[in-house]
This record gives sequence, structure tokens and C-alpha cells, in this order.
Amino acid sequence: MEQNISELVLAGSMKPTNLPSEILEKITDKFLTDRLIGEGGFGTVYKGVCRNWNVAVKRIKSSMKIDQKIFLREVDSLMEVNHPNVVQFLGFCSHTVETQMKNPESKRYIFSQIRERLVCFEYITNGSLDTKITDEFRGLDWDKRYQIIQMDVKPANILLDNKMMPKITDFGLSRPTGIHKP
Ligand SMILES: Nc1ncnc2c1ncn2[C@@H]1O[C@H](COP(=O)(O)OP(=O)(O)OP(=O)(O)O)[C@@H](O)[C@H]1O
Repeated sequence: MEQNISELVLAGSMKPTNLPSEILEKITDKFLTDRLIGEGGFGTVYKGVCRNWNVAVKRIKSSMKIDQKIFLREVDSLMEVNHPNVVQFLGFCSHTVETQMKNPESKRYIFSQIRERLVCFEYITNGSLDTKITDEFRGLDWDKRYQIIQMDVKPANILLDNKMMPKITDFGLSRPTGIHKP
């Protein structure tokens, strides 16, 4: 994929799609510690700088043994979501990385393959709701409002943009439910 097409995808001007790992490495400065935004249970989030805008790149932990079919099904669901109160999914990358390690005893190399999975989202500037509210505001009926079952709704998964607009993130355990009937 050409670099300018990837940039259009990362700008949200094209439908979310599969992105080359080189582009995601480039915009995160090879996942430099300086670009680290934070770490969750499933992955580490880095700030990606793409020309004059930012994106959030979540690198799913290699220790997470996720079935590829399930991963692609989740990505497929994410691609269908487009709502002002949902952090916009921009693209993904799933590829195999070859690693090698020297066995100190036999002095021979052991080769293995690690599945690298990356998911990109719009970058939200103002942090998460848990840092701004008290416990009494928990338990909002997001599933009814947005026809999505988000299995991990918590203020930490609601980010606030520069206008303090709330946006749900972390759809790793969510799925579309079709039309909501009240
Ligand atoms: N799109 C985004 N823009 C800006 N910051 C983000 C974005 N997505 C996540 N973050 C921040 O990155 C950090 C890690 O997020 P992540 O979703 O991985 O963790 P979590 O929600 O704390 O944990 P878990 O995945 O276990 O629920 C958090 O501080 C979160 O606010």
C-alpha cells in the first residue's frame, strides 16, 4: 500500500483497512518509550505522529493468545462503527515476526514466530473520564444508546476529546447487536 493511501486511512478519510507494519512503526518511532500513552490489560498504546495529526496505536500483547479468526471478527465489527461518541477505529495490522534466541547451553539458535497485532484509533487528547468524575456517575446505559454491547464499560474506557465530548473506547470485547428495540 502506498504511503499516501495509508495516510488517508490514518486521517479517517478512507474506510478502515489493513495497514503496513512499516507505516505503524514509522509513525510511532518504532514504538519508542517516549511515545507511550499507557498500558492496559490487553496491550500498550502509543502516540503515532502522522504529518500534522496524531493517532493512537494499540500494540496487543504477544502474550495474549487470540485466535486469528476472532481477532479478524473483532476488526470487522470495529470497521462498521462510526459514531461521534465512539473512538473512531482507523485501521489494523496483523503480521508474523520471526525472532531468534541463542540457547546458552547448546549455543544453537532457537527460532520462533510471534504474531504482532496492532489496532489504530483516532487520538483523543483529554484523557479518560475516570480521572474527572466520582463513583456516582458510573453505570451509564451505553448499550441501549448505541446498540452495541460493550462488555467492559467503565469510566477508564470513556475518553474525552478537546471539546470534552465523551467517546467510548476499548471495543476488544464488544460486538454489534443490530437495531435496538426499546
Ligand atoms: N484513542 C486513544 N487516544 C488517546 N489515549 C488513548 C486512546 N486509547 C487508549 N488511550 C489511553 O491509553 C491507555 C491504555 O489504554 P487501554 O485501552 O489499553 O487500557 P485500559 O482501558 O486502561 O485497560 P484494559 O484494556 O485492560 O481495559 C489509557 O490511559 C487510555 O486512556
